[in-house]
Amino acid sequence: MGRRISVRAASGSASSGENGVSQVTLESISAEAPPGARKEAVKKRSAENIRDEARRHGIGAPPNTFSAKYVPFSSRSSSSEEYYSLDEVIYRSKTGDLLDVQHDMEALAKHDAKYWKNLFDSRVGKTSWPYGSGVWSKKEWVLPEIDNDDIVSLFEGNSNLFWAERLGKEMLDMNDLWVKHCGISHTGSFKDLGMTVLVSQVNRLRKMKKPVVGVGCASTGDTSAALSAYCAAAGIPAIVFLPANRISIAQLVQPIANGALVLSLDTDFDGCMRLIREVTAELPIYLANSLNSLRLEGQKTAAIEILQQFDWEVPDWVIVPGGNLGNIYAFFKGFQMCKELGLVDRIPRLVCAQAANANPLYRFYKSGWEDYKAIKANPTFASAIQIGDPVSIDRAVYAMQQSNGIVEEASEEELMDAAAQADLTGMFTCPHTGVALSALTKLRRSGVIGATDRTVVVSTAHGLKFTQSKIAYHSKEIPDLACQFANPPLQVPNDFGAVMDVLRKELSLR
Ligand SMILES: Cc1ncc(COP(=O)(O)O)c(C=O)c1O
Ligand SMILES: N[C@@H](CCOP(=O)(O)O)C(=O)O
Repeated sequence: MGRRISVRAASGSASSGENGVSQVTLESISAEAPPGARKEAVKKRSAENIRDEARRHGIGAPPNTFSAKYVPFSSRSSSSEEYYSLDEVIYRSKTGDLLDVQHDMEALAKHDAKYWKNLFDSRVGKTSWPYGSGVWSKKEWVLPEIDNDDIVSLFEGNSNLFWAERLGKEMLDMNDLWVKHCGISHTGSFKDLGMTVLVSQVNRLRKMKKPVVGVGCASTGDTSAALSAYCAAAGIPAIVFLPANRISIAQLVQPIANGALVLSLDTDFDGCMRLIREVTAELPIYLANSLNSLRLEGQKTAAIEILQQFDWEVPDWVIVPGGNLGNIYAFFKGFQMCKELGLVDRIPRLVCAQAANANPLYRFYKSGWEDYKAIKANPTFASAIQIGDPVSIDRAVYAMQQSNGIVEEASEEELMDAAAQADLTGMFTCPHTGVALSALTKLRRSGVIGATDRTVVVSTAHGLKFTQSKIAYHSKEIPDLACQFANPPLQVPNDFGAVMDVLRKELSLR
């Protein structure tokens, strides 16, 4: 028997299971097969792209039995009288409450935990449309009714869950520390996970001839990058409101390069957020911030992915940096859905980590959830979470209370040192990840997080978006910060002797 190779190609004999992965590898062609047969298979494959292939698999497939709708956030666990189709353009309930996407859990529960685990596992590492995406591999739990053809995906998700061996062992006396690298992603942050869902739904609405001329957001730099990229991929206009001089150059150039309409406004993020809400109430521009609960449906898949990566074992702690506070709720929702559908029997304790300069949730938590006030956020190196009036405050409080959660804060020095220390173990972390790592350090030192607790720190953006602050740190140019882990380059003359002297000194050689 010759070596057998599989070719994912068009063929009348192809069939698809309901997992969307070609169950039959179409033709398995012996390597010794006549060259003509192999050539023919390759020709068929190149004639059909993965969207076409998914379309063909859809013909005759069993109808979708899952559904989801918007309900007011405060009545998400009950059967609310007030609900809206996901095809409506709506962001708040009649009384001004946030909305939540409520899935038909009864329909999902018709399949047991094993079915869902096998289905999700079967889709990892594939290129079949749209399941090759870490978000759409969980489509039935995300946006079950959307046509695969309307999906706008850059195959986001499936991010690395990194065992932080040295950081854990040498710096924190822990042996089970993990970093979920959500920032190693198409636009360099976790926002891609939510944006694929939101822009896909907009694509669907536009195909339904709903009046949506473009999609807009206020941003501290990451939402705008993700929105612009997904809109550019779909050919949909993107409009982004950015606080002037408050985001990194790398973040600013992303929407510019992707052709978005960029408005640099002389205000902070909270000011931009107020403006975009007013504008989207007046113009047919769809709101892409996490006030829109569709975003969180994509973001929650990172939580499901963590469980999947641990072979459905639940970590003890998950630490998430918080700003507008949508993501902490998204994590809660992902874990909670897995529990409700029996894939796991508990959820992890969540820690929301804020910069001390922008800490409204931390203050609320410290008041025993008695006294909430939006604040004016001060500048922080964790610029993407410089937010004083978070839209998802109610969602975050619920997530913290339901998960026996903790809110921590980090000073500028603490967050920059924590990021620099992690980098010394091979990562390249953003300042927001520094906030989360600093919260971990505090909880570890106080013994709240134990030496053997399985702990996941969520890294929300790529460090390469924040090189300005790293350069300032390593140049020791930051007033009032000792920058204790700075590693500035040494200036050495172009001279063999001088180079040898430096090496001997630095490497402690004779
Ligand atoms: C890099 C980064 N980390 C963390 C956050 C916080 O996420 P959330 O606003 O959902 O709390 C944001 C955005 O706010 C961000 O851009
Ligand atoms: N960090 C965010 C702030 C806005 O958050 P969103 O999740 O509500 O869009 C950004 O990058 O803009």
